Amino acid sequence: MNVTISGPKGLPLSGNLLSFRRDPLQFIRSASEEHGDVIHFRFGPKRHVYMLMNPDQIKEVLVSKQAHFRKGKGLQVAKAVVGDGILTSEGKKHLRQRRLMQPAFHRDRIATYGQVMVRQGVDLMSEWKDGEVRDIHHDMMKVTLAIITETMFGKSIKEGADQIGKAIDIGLKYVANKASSFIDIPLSVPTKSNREFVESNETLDKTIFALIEERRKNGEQGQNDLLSMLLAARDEDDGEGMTDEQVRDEVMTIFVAGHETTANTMSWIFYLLATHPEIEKKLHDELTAVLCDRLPTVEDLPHLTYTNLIVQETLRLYPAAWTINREVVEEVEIGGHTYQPGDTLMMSQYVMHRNHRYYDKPDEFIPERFEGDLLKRIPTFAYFPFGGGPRVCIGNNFALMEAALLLATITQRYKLRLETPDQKVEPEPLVTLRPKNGLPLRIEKRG
Ligand code: HEM
Repeated sequence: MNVTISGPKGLPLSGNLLSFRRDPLQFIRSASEEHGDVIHFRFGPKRHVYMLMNPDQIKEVLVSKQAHFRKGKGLQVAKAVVGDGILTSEGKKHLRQRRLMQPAFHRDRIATYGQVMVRQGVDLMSEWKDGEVRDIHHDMMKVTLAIITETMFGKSIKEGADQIGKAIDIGLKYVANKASSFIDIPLSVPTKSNREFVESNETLDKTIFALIEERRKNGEQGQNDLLSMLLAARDEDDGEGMTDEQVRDEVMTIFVAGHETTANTMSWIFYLLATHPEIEKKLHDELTAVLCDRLPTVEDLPHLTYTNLIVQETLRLYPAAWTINREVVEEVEIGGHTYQPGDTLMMSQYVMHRNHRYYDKPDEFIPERFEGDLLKRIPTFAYFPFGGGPRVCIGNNFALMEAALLLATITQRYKLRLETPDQKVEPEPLVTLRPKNGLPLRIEKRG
């Protein structure tokens, strides 16, 4: 049986591609308001994309029928940067890598990183001057990179962090261009961007392999960082660990997956607080009541309930991962429609999280909405900032802890204000959902 699926009208050859490219968020949102549970787009003459708006169907794709799919095109291209790590690998290989890496991300393990997160937040603020305007998005990228570098390698390797940051930037630009380009120019062709990418990748490999070699030589004992855990991980079936190349791919994966996503979330939090003084005031009251003047710790997190609600609500309105895409590899039936190999299924957190069916006043910033039993009343995949199923974000606890600790640390000392009252801040949906053109905010020291 095949149900009827509709979608916005497109042009003869390019289909809906140009409208989508012009303003992806607006395009998918208005399509979701005009069509049913499944919306059909055509990108170019042959590529069929179906956006799922029914949480139960999303559950089938990500959980019960996940074996019929592989990751979408964008992530396949990302292999140029992150190799065949946990984010991009498929099937048995993914399962093995996931098993090997899971313990390193256990809630108790990552609790030890709380101190690093707070200290890096304090370090960042040591550069801030009362009254100045700063690009807060740039600052958030810097601090999350410093945090992931230190939790990965144990010590603050300042030069290494800058180098890795630059290489990731070049790599992600290369991936974004390649994913959206019609012509596939192989890396062996020495164009300017190919050369820049190859060179930065080589420098990066040298840095990471040197760190792996040093650690293998000196032993992992006594080190409490992610790198030691990756090196020490053994598969329970065959007792084997990871090769240096696998460790390199996983290190890069964690840098890429765990850096910009959290930075974006922090930027959106500060933007929302700057535009909602009454919510900021409630946050200040909580920080005073729980912390007085001292810095937060992991042990404070269960008591920082409003802080956590702000993080949760920000991930609803501005989910750093704004869509999850899957490509069908084996014919599959979902919701009465049979999808064919090569079809793309798109599941957008951005659109779902602003759906009237599940959220009152969906475009408003109301952290209190998560206070009661909202998450029990709505279907699981009506709120899924970290995805779901066997490929759910492995760093979700890490990210939630980092966001809450950075928020508490920074808000205790500074208020962040719009530069001008009519300042426009728009989301830009690239690989992740970031503020377009950065986030200039005026910083004011709290009395
Ligand atoms: C607010 C911050 C974050 C958000 C919104 C986020 C979101 C996501 C989402 C939606 C996925 C699933 C993608 C898919 O199914 O196609 C994912 C996967 C992943 N994330 Fe995150 N993430 C965040 C932070 C982090 C951090 C801090 C780390 C590591 C320290 C991390 C590491 C990963 C990895 C390794 C995967 C791949 C898991 C797998 O395929 O088994 N993420 N993330």
